[in-house]
Amino acid sequence: PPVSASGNPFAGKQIYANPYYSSEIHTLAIPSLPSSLQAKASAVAKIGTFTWFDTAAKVPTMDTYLADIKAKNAAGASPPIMGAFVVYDLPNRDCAALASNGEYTVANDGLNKYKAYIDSIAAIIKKYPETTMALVIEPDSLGNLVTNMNVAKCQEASPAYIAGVEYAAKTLNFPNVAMYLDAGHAGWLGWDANLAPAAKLFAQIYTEAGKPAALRGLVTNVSNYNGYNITSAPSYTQGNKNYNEKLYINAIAPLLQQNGFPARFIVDQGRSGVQPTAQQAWGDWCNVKGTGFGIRPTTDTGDALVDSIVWVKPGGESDGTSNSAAARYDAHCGYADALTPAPEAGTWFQAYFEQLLRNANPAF
Ligand SMILES: O=[N+]([O-])c1ccc(O[C@@H]2O[C@H](CO)[C@@H](O[C@@H]3O[C@H](CO)[C@@H](O[C@@H]4O[C@H](CO)[C@@H](O)[C@H](O)[C@H]4O)[C@H](O)[C@H]3O)[C@H](O)[C@H]2O)cc1
Ligand SMILES: [Mg+2]
Repeated sequence: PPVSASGNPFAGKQIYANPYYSSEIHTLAIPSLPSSLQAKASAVAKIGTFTWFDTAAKVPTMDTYLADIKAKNAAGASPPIMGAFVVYDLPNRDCAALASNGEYTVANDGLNKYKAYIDSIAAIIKKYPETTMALVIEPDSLGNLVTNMNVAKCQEASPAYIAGVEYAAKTLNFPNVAMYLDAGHAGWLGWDANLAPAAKLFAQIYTEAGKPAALRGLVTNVSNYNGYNITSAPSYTQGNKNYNEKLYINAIAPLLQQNGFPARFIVDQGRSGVQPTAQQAWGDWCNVKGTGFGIRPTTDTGDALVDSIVWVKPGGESDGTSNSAAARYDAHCGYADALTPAPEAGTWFQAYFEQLLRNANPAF
């Protein structure tokens, strides 16, 4: 029967263990791990993580995954399994950085191509009205419109980001879907100077998209390393009272409410088990040394605003290449606190996976 994701969509569910990530671990990671880490690695492969559709060509796999989830649930999976996907293909993607630039550009009819990408996702979702799913909408997009309008590519991207995200929010507004817009993290939009402009932008999107029932709220800390509720402020957070994600969420939520957006939140903790002393500046985002797998996905968040802890960025997939001759080379990936040599964004980075495994907190 069709399900409604109203209320906390994660309550009473388990998150689908992304088979692609599991196969990376079993075929790429485990064979070259010391035996002491192999069991831990196969435990990671069972954890529910989000599947990223970072190209239009990957969208058909959503059909395969949803069919698998439907079959497992029909066979009595308990708790029932829900899907978890990342929509990530805006034109001029990752406009303030170079490492994760995508296939579409504003100059090359990117907004229309993006709308076709969204339509292809909607067509697949329509086939599975009985399956609940969470969708993370466009990491790093709106955050860049708050803090990087001085970057030409972001300036050019701004109208397309807003139109694209609003199109996604309207077109993917199904009863069995819960969408969470990317809201950067405590070290990005959590600064006093950024909170109000960020809240205003998110509420603008929500309102202009017609307050879609499926637009549940915001996701924070995607592909970053901040603690959820750590009690001591890492040195690099100096000057920002919101030194963890729970503080950031509780600072921005009232501003969103005031602007007419009753947002709920999910928080990425996939790489947040350790706030590394190696991290030299809060703005360092690429393959940061010393990090570890963090709090496992759970709805036991200790905060009514937070639906679930989640793992969105799959730990072990690179943030960006350290090859300075590469087209998508971003200097952040060559910093002293970045683990090198690193492969292209999204491809398997074995040394990083091993680092996350060794530093996992809670430990495997
Ligand atoms: O003392 N003060 O009062 C004060 C006030 C304001 C200050 O300025 C703030 O400083 C912050 C810290 O540098 C900046 O935050 C960084 O912004 C970058 C984008 O520009 C983000 O990069 C993205 O990260 C993603 C993964 O998270 C990648 O996937 C993506 O590819 C990558 O592009 C960093 O995370 C994020 O940490 C803020 O903009 C800036 O406004 C500073 C001090
Ligand atoms: Mg990135």
